[in-house]
Amino acid sequence: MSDIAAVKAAARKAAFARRAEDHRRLGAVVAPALTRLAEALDGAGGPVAVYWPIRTEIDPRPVLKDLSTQTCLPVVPGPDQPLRFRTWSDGDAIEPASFGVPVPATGDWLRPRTLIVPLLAFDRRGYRLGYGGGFYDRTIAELSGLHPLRCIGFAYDAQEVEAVPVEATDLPLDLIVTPTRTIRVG
Ligand SMILES: Nc1nc2c(c(=O)[nH]1)N(C=O)[C@@H](CNc1ccc(C(=O)N[C@@H](CCC(=O)O)C(=O)O)cc1)CN2
Ligand SMILES: Nc1ncnc2c1ncn2[C@@H]1O[C@H](COP(=O)(O)OP(=O)(O)OP(=O)(O)O)[C@@H](O)[C@H]1O
Repeated sequence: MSDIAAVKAAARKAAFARRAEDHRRLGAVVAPALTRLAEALDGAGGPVAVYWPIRTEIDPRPVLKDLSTQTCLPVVPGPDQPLRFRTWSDGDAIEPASFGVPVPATGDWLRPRTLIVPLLAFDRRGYRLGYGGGFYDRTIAELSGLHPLRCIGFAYDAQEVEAVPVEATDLPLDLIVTPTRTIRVG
């Protein structure tokens, strides 16, 4: 394992534990966080992608009811590939997929202009640490080459770290929303 991979692996382990504490304390659906997320999405370009929370991720799905744009969920097409996105609204059928993440069973494929991004750890520069697939980095690289893209990290406060370990392919988020703060990057 390269040095940076080992540093990221250790940072993931610590971040899992901190995220789990806030998840236990606050639950997955956190009303003040959803209010901030709705504010951050006011006027945002659609389609908007959320995520189906797994493990102890904070739940962004209730924000969709306030949106008038098309909304979608990510699908992993395969290793080392960018994510694809399939239209989804509350109540639409989902099915189990790779990594235990449910995905829409049917629906059009969309190219989102706004991504709500799950994460394990973030820093004030907008860098994030995920589960290590590199899926969001590849997706941000691809979509931002096609049209303007806004990326909003959604997280508990305990997920903030001083500096996320970064490598050349890591791309910063534009905004991070937590239950108590909206952090604008840059
Ligand atoms: N809720 C949610 N949906 C998401 C993501 C996410 O981070 N959160 N993704 C973000 O990319 C994509 C799914 N990618 C994922 C990649 C790895 C693992 C995972 O659990 N990995 C294992 C190691 C698996 C292995 O190597 O066998 C782990 O972390 O223990 C989960 C989701 C798309 N959908
Ligand atoms: N755009 C890219 N092109 C090629 N390789 C990439 C790209 N983005 C990331 N990678 C590679 O993917 C691997 C995992 O990346 P990283 O550790 O940043 O994942 P992550 O952000 O934690 O996971 P995820 O985005 O899936 O939540 C790294 O080895 C990285 O070099």
